[in-house]
Amino acid sequence: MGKYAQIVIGPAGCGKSTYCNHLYEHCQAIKRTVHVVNLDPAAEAFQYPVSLDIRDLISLEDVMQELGLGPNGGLLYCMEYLEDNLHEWLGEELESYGEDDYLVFDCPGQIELYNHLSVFRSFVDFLKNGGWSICVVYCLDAHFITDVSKFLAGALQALAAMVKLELPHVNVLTKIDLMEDKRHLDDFLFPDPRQLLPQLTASTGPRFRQLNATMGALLDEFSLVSFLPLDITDEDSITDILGQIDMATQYGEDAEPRIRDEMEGGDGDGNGEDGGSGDGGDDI
Ligand SMILES: Nc1nc2c(ncn2[C@@H]2O[C@H](COP(=O)(O)OP(=O)(O)OP(=O)(O)O)[C@@H](O)[C@H]2O)c(=O)[nH]1
Ligand SMILES: [Mg+2]
Repeated sequence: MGKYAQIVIGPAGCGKSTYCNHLYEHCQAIKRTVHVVNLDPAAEAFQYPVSLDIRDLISLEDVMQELGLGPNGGLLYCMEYLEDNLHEWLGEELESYGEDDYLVFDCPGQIELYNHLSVFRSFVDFLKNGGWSICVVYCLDAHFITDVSKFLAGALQALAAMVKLELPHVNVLTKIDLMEDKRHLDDFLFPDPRQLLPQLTASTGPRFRQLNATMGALLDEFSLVSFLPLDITDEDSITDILGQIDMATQYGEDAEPRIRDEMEGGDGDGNGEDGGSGDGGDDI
């Protein structure tokens, strides 16, 4: 069927690991196998079983101790170390995953990793070259929509990651269960900058009117930034998010022909190693 991966990114504390755990539990409930990979060298506790862990390559604690770096410098060092070891370490680890495997990468929260540095671009290029179909899941905390200027900053960060990584992209607004007033939620899920701009100018003052209008036009022009809500108390919300991601990665698109092929006397062992060249189209 193919190799699929989600890369879960977003600002610190926005709920990336919680999303990964919620997705893992949802997939268990619907009997779909996913493996969650920890790519955060600073992570300490996990709610999900960790299938592969960057801390087996390098840990933030060791880097801080041995190189005398602070937490941010240490994290950047770890991620650049990962970039240097993509083939040797990650490539080797990924050899145990193959056709039909689905990986979810739980990433660190420093947004400069996605927007300024080359490590994530190298990482996604490495996966793409290895035949993985990838979707970026950009998480933003619902707290960002309490203030239009904060929201615009968050949306621009999401846009920057979209432009930098050039991958199918799903933006998720997390922690919806914590929102007391959801009346204006739709304004932010499908943001119309023309509607949000007057509120923005009211909060920043007239001096910034032109800047606000230009940023709004930028979002409008790309018309790519919309969000799916994640309410961890409502199972439908993770179902919808996974459905969108499946569409973005074309997950399972060739499943039906393959099943038909097996029924018509294919190798039928469920692994289909020799049929899995990925350049397919001639399965039936
Ligand atoms: N109620 C609620 N709490 C959440 C949700 N998502 C995250 N949290 C809480 O927010 C805090 C941060 O969540 P994490 O999932 O660790 O966030 P993260 O993005 O992985 O954080 P970093 O990896 O440190 O960048 C934790 O205390 C979570 O329990 C959510 O959807 N609802
Ligand atoms: Mg985390």
